[in-house]
Amino acid sequence: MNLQSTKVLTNGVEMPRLGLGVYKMTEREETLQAIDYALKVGYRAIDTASLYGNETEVGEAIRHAGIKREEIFVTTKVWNNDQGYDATLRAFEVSLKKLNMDYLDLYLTHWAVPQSFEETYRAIERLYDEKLIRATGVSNHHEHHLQKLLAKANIAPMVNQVEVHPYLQQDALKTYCTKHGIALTAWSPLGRGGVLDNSTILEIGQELGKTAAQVVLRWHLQNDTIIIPKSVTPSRIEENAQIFDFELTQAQMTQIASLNLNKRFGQDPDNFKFDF
Ligand SMILES: NC(=O)C1=CN([C@@H]2O[C@H](COP(=O)(O)OP(=O)(O)OC[C@H]3O[C@@H](n4cnc5c(N)ncnc54)[C@H](OP(=O)(O)O)[C@@H]3O)[C@@H](O)[C@H]2O)C=CC1
Ligand SMILES: O=C1CO[C@H](CO)[C@@H](O)[C@@H]1O
Repeated sequence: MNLQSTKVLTNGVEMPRLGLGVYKMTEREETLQAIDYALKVGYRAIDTASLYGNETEVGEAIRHAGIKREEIFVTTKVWNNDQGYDATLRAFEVSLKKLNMDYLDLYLTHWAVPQSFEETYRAIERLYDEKLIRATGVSNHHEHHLQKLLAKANIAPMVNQVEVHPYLQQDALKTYCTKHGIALTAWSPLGRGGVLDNSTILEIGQELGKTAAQVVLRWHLQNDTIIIPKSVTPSRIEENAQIFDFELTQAQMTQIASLNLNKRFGQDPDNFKFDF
């Protein structure tokens, strides 16, 4: 595995296993600099959302990087108050304009709004048919949401992006997704930093001469999970990418597997407050 390692989605599209998450990058210069630095050190995927308010800066940073558009994998998401068939198509147009691109790599339903997530996904299928996106997907979908989509979908979602880290390992959902060819992306792969003081993880880091963040990110990779850690700190952006030249042993993987607490740092998709 190297920094350009990709996960091949069901339609053959290659999605980088490492991307930069840009949630909470709200300062223009900070956002431009973080993305610029990430692309310089080899990242080839950016994960944004209309919610994050930085699609314009994401597009700008990518254009200024001097890397061919087709070499960078761009994901964005339709926010909850834009869901439903027509509203999703309109929201996509807005995101595409802000990003100043003529296609996106992956478009996700951000959360499964109970009344409209199925129609939202139907719109995403249409965007795929029209070749405006290279892959379809969803985020924050439990198995029961996916079951509903799979019952009707012409194109099964290719990606499900959910909270995953050592304290929330999501094994059952992972098994279900694997069975249905749905790649799993971990959001908050570092538990928003909240798993990095774990003594087991720190000890494994000492054994390998790696930081806690590198151990956690490597654990995700060895579980075949795509990761999108967020950082605005150049040294951390680089550190988080230096995870392709070492391996955790089976014993170390098992030690981390034992840390699961089913603990969320974000919201549970079934209890999300959809307050429009
Ligand atoms: N689909 C969804 O609903 C959601 C999607 N996401 C996506 O996932 C991405 C990542 O998740 P996020 O919630 O940001 O959490 P992460 O698990 O990526 O953690 C980010 C935090 O960890 C810090 N950090 C990053 N690298 C290191 C390191 N090497 N050592 C110590 N601290 C570090 C960052 O600080 P600093 O920046 O100061 O360096 C930041 O405070 C988001 O940016 C977004 O793209 C996130 C939440 C929900
Ligand atoms: O993408 C996101 C970033 O984090 C937020 C707060 O947890 C989430 O609500 C949102 O889905």
